[in-house]
Amino acid sequence: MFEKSTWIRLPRNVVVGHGVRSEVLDVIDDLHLQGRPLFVTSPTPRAVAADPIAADFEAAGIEPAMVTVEKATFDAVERVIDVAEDEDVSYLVGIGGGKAIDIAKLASYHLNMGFCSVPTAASHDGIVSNRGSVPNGDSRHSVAAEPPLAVVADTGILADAPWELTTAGCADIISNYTAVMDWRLAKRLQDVEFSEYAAALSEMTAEILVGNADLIRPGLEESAWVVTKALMSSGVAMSIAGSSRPASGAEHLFSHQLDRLAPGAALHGHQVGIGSIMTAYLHQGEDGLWRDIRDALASIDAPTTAAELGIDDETIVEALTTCHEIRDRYTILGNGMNEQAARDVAHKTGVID
Ligand SMILES: NC(=O)C1=CN([C@@H]2O[C@H](COP(=O)(O)OP(=O)(O)OC[C@H]3O[C@@H](n4cnc5c(N)ncnc54)[C@H](OP(=O)(O)O)[C@@H]3O)[C@@H](O)[C@H]2O)C=CC1
Ligand SMILES: O=C(CO)COP(=O)(O)O
Ligand SMILES: [Zn+2]
Repeated sequence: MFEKSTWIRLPRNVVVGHGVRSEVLDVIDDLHLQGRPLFVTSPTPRAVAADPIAADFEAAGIEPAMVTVEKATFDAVERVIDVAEDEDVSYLVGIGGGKAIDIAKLASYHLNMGFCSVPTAASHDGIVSNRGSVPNGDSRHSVAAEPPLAVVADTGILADAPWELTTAGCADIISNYTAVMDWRLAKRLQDVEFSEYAAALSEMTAEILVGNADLIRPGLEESAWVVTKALMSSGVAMSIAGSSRPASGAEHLFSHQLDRLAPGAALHGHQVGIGSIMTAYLHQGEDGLWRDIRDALASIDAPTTAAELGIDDETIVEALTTCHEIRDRYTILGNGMNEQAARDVAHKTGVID
C-alpha cells in the first residue's frame, strides 16, 4: 500500500518591488487578516520600515503592538509570545533581517497565528522558509516555524541597506552547492529523507544567482530584485523539503559555531560562504568546485578569507574541529576533523595563511 504523504506550506502572496512597503495593509486585507497586528522588529529595521508601516496602519485606524528584539534567542521568542497574549493581537508581522523574521515566525507557530514577512535586508534565505533557527545553549536546531502567509519585499529598502547585507544573502545562496552535496552524502550513507525536487531547486537557485553575478552591484536596485528572488526560491526549497537541509550543511554548522566562538563578528551569510569554500574542498578535493565557489563569492564582494571575515585563524580552526557537535546532522565532517586536517583545508583554500 502507498502510504507516503506530504504537506507543503508556502506563502499565498509574494509582493516584490519598488515602494511596496506601502502595500502591507492591502496585503493584510487580501489575506482577510483582521484585528490588531504585532510587529516584531529589531532596532535598525524599526526605524527604516516598522515605524513607517505602523504609521500607515494607524492612519487606517489600526494600532499595531510592537516588540523590538536585539538578539535571536528563545527568550526573545518568549517575550514576543507574552506581548502577543497581553496585547490581544491577532497576527504577527516580522520586519527586519533574519533575526526579527525568525523570532516572529517561531512565536507565530507557538501562538497558532498568521505571520507575514517584511524583509529589510536581502541577507538570508529565511524570508520565506518554514524553519526557524535560534541558538540554544551549545546546540542549534532548525525548528518548525510558521511559514509566512505573505512576503512584502520592498526593493527600495533592500537596495538602500548596507551592501554587505546583500553580499551576505548571495553567499547564503552560493552555500546551497555544498548544502546539497552534504544532503546527498547523508542520503547515500545514512538514508536520510531526501527530496530530489528540493535539492534541484536549491542547486538551480545557486546556479541562476552565480549566472547573474554581473547584475549584482552596489547601488543597483535590480541587484536587490535578483538576490531577493533567489532567497525566496531557496526558502521554498526548504519548505518543500520540510527541513533546512537543501540550504544548510556543514558550512552552516561551521557558521553556527563561529556565532558561539566569535559572536557578532561577521554576518551569517559571509560565514557560511567561507564554510562552503572549505567543505567543497573536503567533498571534491583540489580540482573540485571550491575554486568556483571562492571566485563566485569574490565576484560579488563577499569575503573569502578569515581576515576579510574579521575572525582570527585559530578561531576558524577551532570552529572546523568542533562544529560537527552542534547538531545531529550528517555531513562531510562525519565525526569531526582533527586539528591538522582542519588547518590544512583552511590553508589550502586560502582561508587562513
Ligand atoms: N529560518 C531560516 O530558514 C534561516 C534563518 N537564518 C537566520 O537569520 C539570521 C541571519 O540573518 P541576518 O539578516 O544576517 O541577521 P540580522 O537580522 O541580525 O541582521 C543583520 C544586521 O543587519 C541590520 N539590518 C537589517 N536591515 C537593515 C537595513 N535595512 N538597513 C541597515 N541595517 C539593517 C540589522 O540591524 P539591527 O542590529 O538593528 O537589528 C543587523 O545589524 C541568523 O540568525 C540565521 O540563523 C538565516 C537563513 C535561513
Ligand atoms: O541558514 C539557514 C539556511 O540558509 C537555515 O539553516 P539552519 O537550519 O542551519 O539554521
Ligand atoms: Zn543560511
